Amino acid sequence: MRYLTAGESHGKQLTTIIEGIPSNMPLLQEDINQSLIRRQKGHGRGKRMQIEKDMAEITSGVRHGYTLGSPIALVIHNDDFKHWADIMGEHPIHEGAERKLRRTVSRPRPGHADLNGALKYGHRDMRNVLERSSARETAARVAAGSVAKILLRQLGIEVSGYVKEIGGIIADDQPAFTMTERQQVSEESPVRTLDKAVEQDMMDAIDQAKKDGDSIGGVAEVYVEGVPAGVGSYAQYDRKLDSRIAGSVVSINAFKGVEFGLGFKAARKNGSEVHDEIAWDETNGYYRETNRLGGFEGGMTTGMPIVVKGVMKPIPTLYKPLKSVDIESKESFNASIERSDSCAVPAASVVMEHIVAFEVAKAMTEQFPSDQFPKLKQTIDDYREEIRCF
Ligand SMILES: Cc1cc2nc3c(=O)[nH]c(=O)nc-3n(C[C@H](O)[C@H](O)[C@H](O)COP(=O)(O)O)c2cc1C
Ligand SMILES: C=C(O[C@@H]1CC(C(=O)O)=C[C@@H](OP(=O)(O)O)[C@H]1O)C(=O)O
Repeated sequence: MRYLTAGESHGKQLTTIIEGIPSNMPLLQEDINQSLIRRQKGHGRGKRMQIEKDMAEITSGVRHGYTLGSPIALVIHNDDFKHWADIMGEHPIHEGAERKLRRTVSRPRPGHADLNGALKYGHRDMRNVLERSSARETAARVAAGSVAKILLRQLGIEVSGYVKEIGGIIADDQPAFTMTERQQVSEESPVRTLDKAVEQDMMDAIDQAKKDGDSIGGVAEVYVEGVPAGVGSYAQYDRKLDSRIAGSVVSINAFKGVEFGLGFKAARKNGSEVHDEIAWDETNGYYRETNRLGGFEGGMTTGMPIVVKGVMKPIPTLYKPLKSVDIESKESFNASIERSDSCAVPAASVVMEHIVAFEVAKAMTEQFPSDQFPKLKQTIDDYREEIRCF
């Protein structure tokens, strides 16, 4: 399984092409749209989210609600395009064109891709960089991930993403949540806490940052339940599933780090406090009483839930100006902006959920290859039984 995305933030549309989804799998546009709606929610987003109403259109690869086994193409239209049509136009700008069209972006924002992208691609107009480096692209990635989630759900695997921390305020850390509770939590609210006061504190922190012209980051967590033991491989570095997940999490805009299970806390503990003892019973086969390692040993799943956290830095575009240099005049100036999110951790937790889902689905379809979904399901059911009796 793989996917590619295309599209500029203020261009006409985002396009996603997914390859490798087996045939005869039920897939409805409405299920993809549920995920897109969730990504748009969350306190702290700027005015852009009031303009967009993200909806995916399946343009290829599905007939009568079932996948064909051919590439699946999804399109999401940018409602904001109507305000940018001239600026985003595909025709060259001629002498005498309106000033608005000729105005280029020459002032790079610290923390965004502007300057490095301009240097790399030789763009003197940094709009050519910011249009594609924008996290608008994560809508296309959520669309791809939602197809992966639909595949996984039918194999008995559930993926749930939620906010763990915003601006230093930490959500409920109880490991006792059942999957049903986790799902309810991430569907009703992006914050993993049953304590509404904590959620309110987070929203207050976001409002305060916005008032101060600043931005805040946080931590998102993804929980995957139902993956059998032994998915991924120790045999080659690029087949380790934890490494693939880590790479894909850091590929999300503004994500700077990843932890599995205890994560960085493991550095301050003894081995006896970190490793999960192995147990066995007739009904379940091998299992662990604890899940400190977050579901991975040797690049393979242990059969325990995958628990992965990602840290998001604060949004780089700030109302409070930071010093930068104009690439035309070379003069120092204070970078400030017209609109931006002040915190996007809730939206990013939904993005992370879908990105992790894609990596897990990719590993499952690689390990149990089948062109037809019912056969894939049968092979995985057989494998579950085989390891239960091992
Ligand atoms: C859901 C989401 C929304 C974001 N919104 C903004 C935004 O409004 N303004 C901004 O400057 N950066 C925003 N970012 C972060 C930038 O896209 C990101 O910092 C930039 O692409 C540079 O990449 P890097 O931070 O990974 O180095 C957002 C990120 C995510 C995941
Ligand atoms: C459009 C989305 O996020 C955008 C990500 C983003 C950035 O610089 O990453 C900047 C903002 O865009 P704009 O400059 O149009 O206000 C966000 O709104 C989205 O999440 O769909």
